Amino acid sequence: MEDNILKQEQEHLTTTYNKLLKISEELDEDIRKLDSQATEEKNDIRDNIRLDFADDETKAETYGELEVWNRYIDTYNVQSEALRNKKKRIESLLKAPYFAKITLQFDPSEEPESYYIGNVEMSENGATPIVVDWRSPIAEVYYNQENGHTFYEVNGNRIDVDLQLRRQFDLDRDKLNSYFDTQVAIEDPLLLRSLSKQRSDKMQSISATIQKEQNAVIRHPDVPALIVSGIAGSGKTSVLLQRIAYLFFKQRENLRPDQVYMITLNPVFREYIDSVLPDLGESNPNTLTWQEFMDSCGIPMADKNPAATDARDLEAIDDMLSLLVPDDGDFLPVYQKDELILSKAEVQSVVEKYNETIPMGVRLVQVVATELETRARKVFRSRKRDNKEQQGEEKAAENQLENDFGGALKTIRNCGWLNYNAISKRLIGHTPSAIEWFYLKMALTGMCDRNARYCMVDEVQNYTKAQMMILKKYFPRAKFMLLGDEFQAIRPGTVTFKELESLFSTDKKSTDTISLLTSYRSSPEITQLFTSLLPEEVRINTQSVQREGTKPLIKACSSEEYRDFLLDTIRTNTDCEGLLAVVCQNKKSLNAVKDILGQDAPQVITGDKKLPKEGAILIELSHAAGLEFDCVVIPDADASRYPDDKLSKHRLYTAMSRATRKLAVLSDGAMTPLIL
Ligand SMILES: Nc1ncnc2c1ncn2[C@@H]1O[C@H](COP(=O)(O)OP(=O)(O)OP(=O)(O)O)[C@@H](O)[C@H]1O
Repeated sequence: MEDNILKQEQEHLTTTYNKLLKISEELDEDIRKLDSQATEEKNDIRDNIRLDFADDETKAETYGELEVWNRYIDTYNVQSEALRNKKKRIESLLKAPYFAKITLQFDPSEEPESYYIGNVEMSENGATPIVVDWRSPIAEVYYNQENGHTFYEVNGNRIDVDLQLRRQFDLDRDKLNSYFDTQVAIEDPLLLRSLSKQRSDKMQSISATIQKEQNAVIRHPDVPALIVSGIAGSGKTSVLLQRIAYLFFKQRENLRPDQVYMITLNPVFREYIDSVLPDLGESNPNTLTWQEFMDSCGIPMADKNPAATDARDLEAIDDMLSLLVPDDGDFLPVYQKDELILSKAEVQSVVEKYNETIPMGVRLVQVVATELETRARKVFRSRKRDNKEQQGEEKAAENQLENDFGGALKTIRNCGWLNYNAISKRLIGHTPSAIEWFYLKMALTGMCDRNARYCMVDEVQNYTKAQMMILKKYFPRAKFMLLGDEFQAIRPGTVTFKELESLFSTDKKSTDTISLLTSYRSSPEITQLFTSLLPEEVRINTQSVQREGTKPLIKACSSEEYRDFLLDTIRTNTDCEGLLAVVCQNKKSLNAVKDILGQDAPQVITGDKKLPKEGAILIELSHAAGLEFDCVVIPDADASRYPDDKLSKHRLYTAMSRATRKLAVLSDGAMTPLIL
């Protein structure tokens, strides 16, 4: 019986694979035809087009011809991109046509129907589905992991079905290795297989093995802010990337990658995750570190250190700005190169005029900017007349002004006549940090990005409240997704989840929070060790689904034996497959380890370096956050570096939870009291 099913499924796979191959060949042919037709027409147009600008009539004709030519190129580009996208999808399906099958009975009087679920959808003759996309509504019943009567929703309409079969496949191209029929949610054989595979240097997509609670995050309806709080290795980053792919699929007509922002901890982490979305057939969104985000907003200060800002100062800006009475130090004169166009006093007088009825803030600044521009134009015109330059038609003259006085106009429009430093000082009593400066600028000028539809922040526990206030203000229309683990907050003064909830709740809607408590990364032995640092009430609900591994090594070395023991631990464990990371608490500790090991020290990975596939690396904890390694060595777990306090607990928990299969915790002298 079993063999019979295997045979039937193999036949289905062979047929599907052949259909995909045929579509792929047809696509190659279509692409070839389109390209050669485009080349032919291009040559034809090039030979026949006359670039004649002799007089107005021929000029108009030439522009007309060029317009037709441009339209033709646009149409070609659209067709070519559609074909090439389809080709990419086919190529991904040829590697693994699908990973699951569901058999559904919609109506007891009808025959059950089977659907094969894969990474992307593909249909035959543009109609009959060969493979159903994992993000399509019907695939939801696969992820709900419950056989029998269930339902899914299409455009808000509930469709009741009887899920008669939920079958998973382990396959490679057209070869079926095995299949599993899963009746209950407790065990997911495909997940266990996937977890037992060698980890790779890049994060992989998890479409085939998304678990029920993860699916709830991925398909969560849009809300102003969704907070995902999960223990180390519970799949937060994986779920984040799958959700982005899901959103692109669901809103494929109107959501573009440039409308989605992902704020990431550091460039090593960005490298680590950057192939997941392309593998799912989607583009990466705007992925920026905090520093890059601030640079892209044109924040002039070199020091953008978020630790320098207290959120209470930003709250003070919000509370006190509208009450601010203009002072002559609050404004700057407007210059065109070295020429004074509007004096500081004139700027101030305009502000004061409107401030009688409008409080200090965006509306006032906009009204003032408009009047300053009108006044500046008057000055430009008088200067032009003084210069006795020829006056053309009104429009041409205005264009000329824009050209000649562009610098001053830009200063006015960008509100460069506001002295943010001085205003900050008056509001909060000190020279502003980069974050305070930016926040004040947004509060005064309304500067923001209204185009952004989503803003995702991974490892949110490592940002300050002030940073989150900046993001919230800068992306006023975006839906937020904030993922993190409070117990991995490795920097002092970072935002708590309670603060996030109150910051992102509005009068109309509070935030939604989802918890993930299963670790998919680390072996049960490692999970047990790092979860021993969690408060009892959290720890009892956590679990690991990985297979049994080896017990972590915990060793307090004497100073004499420390070097040899550390080196030996690194060497023995580097011999096994995969990547070993020596995770040091901070730069100082990393340098100390580097010095002790001398020539034998592994290569150091810093912000802009790619992770190697295998071997050993030395890395600071702040750069290792979010990453994972086959083996982790913590070389500095002594009592002085990891005393019994909250921050040290978080740091040790974060460092230990980077390990998937092996963990060694070493100290030079007495071991940290955090490990009993
Ligand atoms: N449903 C799943 N199927 C297969 N693998 C999974 C699944 N969920 C998570 N994983 C794997 O578990 C590991 C941890 O996932 P991920 O890095 O997304 O967790 P995280 O919660 O972001 O971790 P951390 O907070 O510690 O950085 C990854 O290797 C990921 O591929």
